[in-house]
Amino acid sequence: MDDDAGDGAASGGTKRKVTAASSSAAAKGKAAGKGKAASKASALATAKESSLLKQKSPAEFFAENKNIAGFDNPGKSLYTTMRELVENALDSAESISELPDIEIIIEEITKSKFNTMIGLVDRQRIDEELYDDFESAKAREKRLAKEARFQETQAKNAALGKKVKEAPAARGKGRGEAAFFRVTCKDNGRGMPHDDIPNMLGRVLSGTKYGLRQTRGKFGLGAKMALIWSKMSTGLPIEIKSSMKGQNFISFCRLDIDIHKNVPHVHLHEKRENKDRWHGAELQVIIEGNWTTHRSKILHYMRQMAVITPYAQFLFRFLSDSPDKNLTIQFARRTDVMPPIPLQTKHHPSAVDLLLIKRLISETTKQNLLQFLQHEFVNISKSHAERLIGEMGPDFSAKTTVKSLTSQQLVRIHQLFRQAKFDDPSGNCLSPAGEYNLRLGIIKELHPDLVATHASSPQVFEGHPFIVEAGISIGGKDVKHGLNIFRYANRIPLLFEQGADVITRTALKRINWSSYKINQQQDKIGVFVSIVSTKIPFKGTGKEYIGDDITEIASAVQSALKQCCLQLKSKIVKKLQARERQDRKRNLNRYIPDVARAIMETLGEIADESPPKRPRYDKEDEELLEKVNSEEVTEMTFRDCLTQHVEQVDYEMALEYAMQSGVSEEPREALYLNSLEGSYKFIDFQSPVFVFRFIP
Ligand SMILES: Nc1ncnc2c1ncn2[C@@H]1O[C@H](COP(=O)(O)OP(=O)(O)OP(=O)(O)O)[C@@H](O)[C@H]1O
Repeated sequence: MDDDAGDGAASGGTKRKVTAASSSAAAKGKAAGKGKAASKASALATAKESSLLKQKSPAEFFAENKNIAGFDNPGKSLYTTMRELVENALDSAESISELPDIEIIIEEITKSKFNTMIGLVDRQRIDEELYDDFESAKAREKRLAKEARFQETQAKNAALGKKVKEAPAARGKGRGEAAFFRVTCKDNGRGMPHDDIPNMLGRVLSGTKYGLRQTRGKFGLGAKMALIWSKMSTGLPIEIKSSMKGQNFISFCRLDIDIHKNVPHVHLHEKRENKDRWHGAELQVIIEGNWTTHRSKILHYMRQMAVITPYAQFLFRFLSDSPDKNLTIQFARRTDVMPPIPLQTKHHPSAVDLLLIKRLISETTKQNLLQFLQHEFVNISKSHAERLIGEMGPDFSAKTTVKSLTSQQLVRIHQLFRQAKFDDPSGNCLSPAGEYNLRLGIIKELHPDLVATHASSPQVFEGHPFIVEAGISIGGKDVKHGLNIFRYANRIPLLFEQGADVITRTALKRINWSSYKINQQQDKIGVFVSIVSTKIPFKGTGKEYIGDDITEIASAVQSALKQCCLQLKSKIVKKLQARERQDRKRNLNRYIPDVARAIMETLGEIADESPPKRPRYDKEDEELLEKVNSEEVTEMTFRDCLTQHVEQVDYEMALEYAMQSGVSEEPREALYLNSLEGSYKFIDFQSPVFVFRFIP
């Protein structure tokens, strides 16, 4: 046993090892087998799960992809929330032709205030090391030493007159404390029907602005995204007050959204007294945000909006617990002339696709093909429709019931629409800001030294009409040197993704500023371009820029800017010439005292000669010398005469220039008047240098 045991010990050691090895291998094998089986099972489960059909509600989709709608981070979300509410407010007031009066308040809510609001008791930190912003004593010591060294170097640099760098901001490694804001926007617009409020504001992709019309809003998403963001960041509902014109009650609604079902979840919906007969809407959301990073974007947005909407009055307030951060800015109304209300229009045949044709057929009240073509599209008259039907082939006739058309027949119609020639859509349905308003907005917000504006006539891309309005200003308040580009689409300021935009690219690359006597680096140049259309071809996900690839738009922007530059050039040339004249006059005047003294000295010497060295031929000379001797003519006399002469020459030159340039150099364009009939209640006198609006 022992031997065995001994042997066993010797060989048994190996044996044991072997056994152990083999058993461990077996165990491993088993484990591996189990592991394989487990991973196989989990792979199967994943495969099963990934083949499981799931659906997502639009609300869920946008909650997961909120950057698509401009809610990339808390700072941008604060900006976009404010922007969506302001644009809804403007759309609403303009839709009832009411001069917009809009109040925006962003109120900072401290964490403890926020906790109180939601009924959460404040808690002090106990275990500091748990937190992201924790700094050990050693790390703190190291940081302070580094900061002290930096300050020492900067002090030395300052003493040596070298450039002093700003201390780098202390950067926490974590996400930092969240900041909360109550955003309120109140308007004097149309308001919303009591029963529609929950669906308008609690169901993603619902709104009243669908259809072919120039509006700021389009998707039925903006306000709901603000609500989704508030739900994601604070969990708080949105509050709406609204009253329509003539309504004796105010609708009050507090709601949030059921993200999974994409339906409103109403907390309270009631009618309240409306003593003041107020009409409009007031929306309020509490969201996470970042004022520090997006303050300047928000203020820029407001200023740019004030430029393009001088008929609106905005009161912007930022409120917080620290009074030095508080802000109140009033953007005053400067005109009560509003652009006409944009009209709903019909589709242009060259701008429809198969799906749209099918939808139009399902919605039309017209019975036959002839009526359908004639009434559901622009620019197809009865005779034109008949010719088109003839071209479609023997399967089609004017009397063909439109709802009975087969898929193939629809493809045929679509193909013909793409190939046939149609007149361009007219652009009557558009509502540009108007040169008058654009100019007024630029002057009121920037106070420039020079300004020029131009509006293009309606043009077309892919069957959609568009109008480009442009303005260029030189000089002004709070304008930096170089190009300051203000971009607008359907009268909304575009602030992000500037680089690839058609307006930026045109201003930077396709305008030769120096040929218009404008210094692209030194001058303070404001470039304003506003594009309005029934379809703005935004690029990217955030509705923030218009691509540079639509030739029609690119060349319209270039030509509008060039027109402004031409107007400016003539003004700048005039200014330069006036300055040159002034310089010449100043230089001549500067020499007058010396010249007068020199003449006087020479004359004095000649008058003193007796007998004279040279014979005095002229009686006039004789008289002059006598006057010099009798001091009837003095140095002052010469000064006065010379000053008068310089004055006279300058006047003559100015007159000559005015006569010449008045005749030949001034850009000339016909003045034209709008008819007083129709929707125009005013007459515009248009000229390249001014627009004068006469309201009878
Ligand atoms: N201040 C308001 N006054 C009146 N109606 C409003 C107001 N705000 C929103 N609405 C109504 O609610 C609807 C939904 O607004 P929402 O901001 O979600 O989308 P939208 O403005 O239609 O489109 P977009 O997403 O492009 O901004 C609007 O179409 C409008 O009918």
